[in-house]
Amino acid sequence: MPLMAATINFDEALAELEQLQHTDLPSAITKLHELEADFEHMTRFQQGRLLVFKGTSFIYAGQYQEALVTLIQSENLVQNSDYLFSAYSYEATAYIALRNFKDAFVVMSKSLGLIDRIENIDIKRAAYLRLASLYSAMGIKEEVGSYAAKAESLASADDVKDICTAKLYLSVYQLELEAFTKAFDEFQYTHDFFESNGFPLISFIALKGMGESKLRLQEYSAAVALLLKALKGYESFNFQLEINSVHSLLTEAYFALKQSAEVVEHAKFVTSLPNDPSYTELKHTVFKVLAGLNAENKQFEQAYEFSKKEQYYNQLMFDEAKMKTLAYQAAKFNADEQSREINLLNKERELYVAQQTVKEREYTNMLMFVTILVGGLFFLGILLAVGQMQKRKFMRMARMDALTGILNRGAGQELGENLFVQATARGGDFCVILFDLDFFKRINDSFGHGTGDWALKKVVDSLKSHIRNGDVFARIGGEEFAILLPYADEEKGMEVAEQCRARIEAIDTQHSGHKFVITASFGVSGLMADDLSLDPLFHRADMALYAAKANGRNAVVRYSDILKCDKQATDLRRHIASPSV
Ligand SMILES: Nc1nc2c(ncn2[C@@H]2O[C@H](COP(=O)(O)OP(=O)(O)OP(=O)(O)O)[C@@H](O)[C@H]2O)c(=O)[nH]1
Repeated sequence: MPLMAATINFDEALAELEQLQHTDLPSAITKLHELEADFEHMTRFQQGRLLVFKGTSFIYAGQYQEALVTLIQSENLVQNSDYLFSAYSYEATAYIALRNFKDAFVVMSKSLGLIDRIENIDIKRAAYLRLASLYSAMGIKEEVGSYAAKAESLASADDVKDICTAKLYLSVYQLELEAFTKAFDEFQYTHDFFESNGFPLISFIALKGMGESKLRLQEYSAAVALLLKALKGYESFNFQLEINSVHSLLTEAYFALKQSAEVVEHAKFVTSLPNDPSYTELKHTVFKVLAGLNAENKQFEQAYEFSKKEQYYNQLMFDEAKMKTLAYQAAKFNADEQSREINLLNKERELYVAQQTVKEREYTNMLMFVTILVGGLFFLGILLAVGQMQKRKFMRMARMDALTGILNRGAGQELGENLFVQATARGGDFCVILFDLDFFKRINDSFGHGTGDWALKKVVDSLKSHIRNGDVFARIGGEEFAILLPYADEEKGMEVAEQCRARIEAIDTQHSGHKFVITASFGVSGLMADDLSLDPLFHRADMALYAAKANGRNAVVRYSDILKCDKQATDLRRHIASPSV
C-alpha cells in the first residue's frame, strides 16, 4: 500500500534504507518496496537514490541485468552527487558478475574520474574501498592492495570501520598472494570489529576469508566450522553469489576431510546453478572435487565425466582470465593515455600561468615606469612652477622699490615709455609729475634715518590710494618720485599734483614718535607736439620742479609757467646750485 506522500520525509526514509542495507537486508528490501509505491511523489534526486539502492538489491539477488538497467537509469537523476560514484561502482559489480570486463573497466574508470571531485574525505575513502572491492572481484591483486592502502591512508584513528574494511581488502590481497597466515589474522581482526559493531554482512565476508585461509593452510575442520558460520550469515542476507562461493569452498574442505556425503550435498548447490559466467570458477572447483572424490571411490567413469566438465570450466576460466587481462590492459592503456593528456594539459596550463606571470610582471614594471615618469614629470612641473613663481617674484622684486613697495626708477621708466607709446599712438595726452620732499636731509639729521624711512613710506601710502589704475607711481631717487598720467593733459596733472601736495602736507607724523611737517615740491609737464618719447616730458617736469623748489617749496609748478619767464628760470638754476635751507 502506498505511504502517504505528504506525511513521509523521503530523505529520512532513504537514509534509513541505506543504513538497513548494511545491517538488515530483508527489512531494507521491504522498505524499498514501500517507498517504490511513492516513487512519483519524490524529487528527481530522491528517485535516483532509490534506484541506486534498487540496483544494489538486484545485485544481492544475482539479477545483474536488471541491476544494470536500474543503475543506468539512476545516473541522470543523481548527477553531480556522490551517488553517481555509487551507481558506477555497482554497475561495475554487475558487469563483472556478467563477465563483461570491458564495460566493467569503463564504468570503473568513470567512477575513478569522479574520486578526485569528491570533497568529503569520508566519501572519498568509501569510494577507494569500493574500487578495492571491484578490483578484488576482477582478480587484479595489485590494484586491490593499492586502493585499500589509499583508503586506509585517508582514515583517521576514529574511522575504525573503514580501517577494518581496508584491512579486509588487504587481507583478500594477502590471500591472493598466498600469505595465508597473515590473511587469516587480518580477516579475523576485521571480522571481530564488524561483528561487535553491528555490521554483520561484512563480518560474514571476513568469516569466509578466515575459512578460506584455514582451508589453504590445510586446517580443514577449522575451515569447515568458519565456512558454515559464514554460509548461515550469507543465507540470512540471501547473498546468492557468496552463498554459492561458500558451498564451493565447503566441497573442497569436506573432500579433504573425506566426508563424501557433505561434499555431494554442497556440490549439488553449485552444479545445479544455471550456466552463468559468474559461476564458472565455482563450478570448476566443484567438478574438480567431484572428479577427485569419484576417482578415490574408484568410480572412474563418473570421475572422467566430472573431469571433462572440470576441463570445460577450466577452459572457460582461462578464456575469462584472458578477457580480463585484455580488458584490464585496454583500460590501463586508456587511463595512461588520459593521464598523458592530463599531463600535457597541465604542462600547457603551467606554461599559460608562467606567461600570465610574465605579462603581469611586465604590466607591473610598466606601471612602475609610468608612475615614476608621471611622478617625475609632476615633480618637474612643480619645480618649474615653483621656479617660475620664484622668477616672477625676483623679477617683481627687481622692479620694486624695497622700502616703499612702488616701482623703482628703471621699472617706472620702462612702463612709462610703453604707456606713452600706446597713448600717443592713439592720439591721447600724457602728463608727467615729478615731486621731491622738501628739506628731507633735515628730517634724517634731526630724527634719524629710521624716521626718514618712515616718512618716505608714509608719503607713498598716503598717495597710493589716490593714484588711478593705469597711472604709474615710481620712486626715482632717494626722496624723489614720479607720477605718470597717460591720457591726461597738463591741467589734469596740475590738479593731481595739487591734491598730492595737500595730502603730503596733511600727514600726521606723531606716529613716527616725532612731530614735524612733511612737504614736497611738484613739477608738472604735459605733452607737447614734438615729443617723441618720455624724456623731454621728464626733463621739463624736472625743470618745473626746480622752479617749485626755488619758489619756496611746498608748491606745484607747471613747465609752461616757467617758459613765461626765462629769466626766472636762469635764477632758478643758480638758486638750485646753492639752496638755502
Ligand atoms: N632716510 C632716508 N634718507 C634718504 C633716503 N634716500 C635719500 N635720503 C636722504 O635724503 C636727503 C636728500 O637731501 P638733499 O638732496 O640735500 O635735499 P633736501 O634736504 O630734501 O632739500 P631739498 O630737496 O632742497 O628740499 C639726503 O640726506 C639723503 O641721505 C632714504 O632712502 N632714506
